[in-house]
Amino acid sequence: MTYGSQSMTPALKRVLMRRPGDSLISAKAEDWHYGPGFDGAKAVAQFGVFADHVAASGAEIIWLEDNGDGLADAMFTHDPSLMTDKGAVILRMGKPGRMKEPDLHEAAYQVAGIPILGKISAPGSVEGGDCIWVDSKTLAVGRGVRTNQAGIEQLSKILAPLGVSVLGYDLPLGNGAEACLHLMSVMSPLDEKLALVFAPMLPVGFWQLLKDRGYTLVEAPRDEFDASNGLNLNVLALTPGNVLMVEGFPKTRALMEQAGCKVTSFAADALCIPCEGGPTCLTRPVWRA
Ligand SMILES: NC(=O)NCCC[C@H](N)C(=O)O
Repeated sequence: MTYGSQSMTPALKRVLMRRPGDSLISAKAEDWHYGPGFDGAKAVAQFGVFADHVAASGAEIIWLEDNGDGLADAMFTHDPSLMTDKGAVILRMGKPGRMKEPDLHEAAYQVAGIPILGKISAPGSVEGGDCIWVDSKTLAVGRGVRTNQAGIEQLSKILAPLGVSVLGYDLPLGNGAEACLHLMSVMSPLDEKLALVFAPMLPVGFWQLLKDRGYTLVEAPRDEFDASNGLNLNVLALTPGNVLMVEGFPKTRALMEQAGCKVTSFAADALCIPCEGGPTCLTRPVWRA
């Protein structure tokens, strides 16, 4: 099976996703830090529409099924593993309720015949949402509640033979240790060297790196960032400049359109906003080309 992805906007050809089911429907919001508006059954229906958009783009979906293992957050497949051109890295979660998820990814890659390049082990933790390919040889990693320095050092060693530099940047605490704040919470790549950002929460060094590397930054407005629990910013590139976002944030949408993007939106008031994860988080790209 073809795999490989060291950049975040070439066409999404193959992607690992988990269809939510009983585990999400029976999840207690307080156990998972899900906010107001969480409705498991509605979230499952909204996921179906989201998955139809991904499939319609031509991407092949490798499915993980929710067989009632209780892992409600496992639908956010972006986080438990990372893909490179030489194979997958199995990560280690910073959120205690998500610790079992990397095993699901490892098993799926074994079935698919995709090599495992390495694994993050205790005391290290790295979540995929904290990892951004700035270019194919530069991985920016947010250091925060979910990803720690030990994890960044392990990842750096695993990726060094590929000629990849791993650069760590401190994240703000945001809404506290229980809330989800990844590096991808403040930046989404849209096209080659074009990204949507929430500038006030960008690590300064990361912002400087993006500028130095010639990125154009589309700045999302604060009111929609606040109203969406940050999910206006979580935008998935299906092909370069052809992006999928959560509906209801017209200013953010218009800014991306002005920057030349084709934008599609889907309803996610029960799925993404209360569960703190958007279209990028619901997908683990396995092959982009
Ligand atoms: N990459 C992401 O930003 N993933 C979102 C994960 C949301 C999930 N409820 C979590 O707290 O881990």
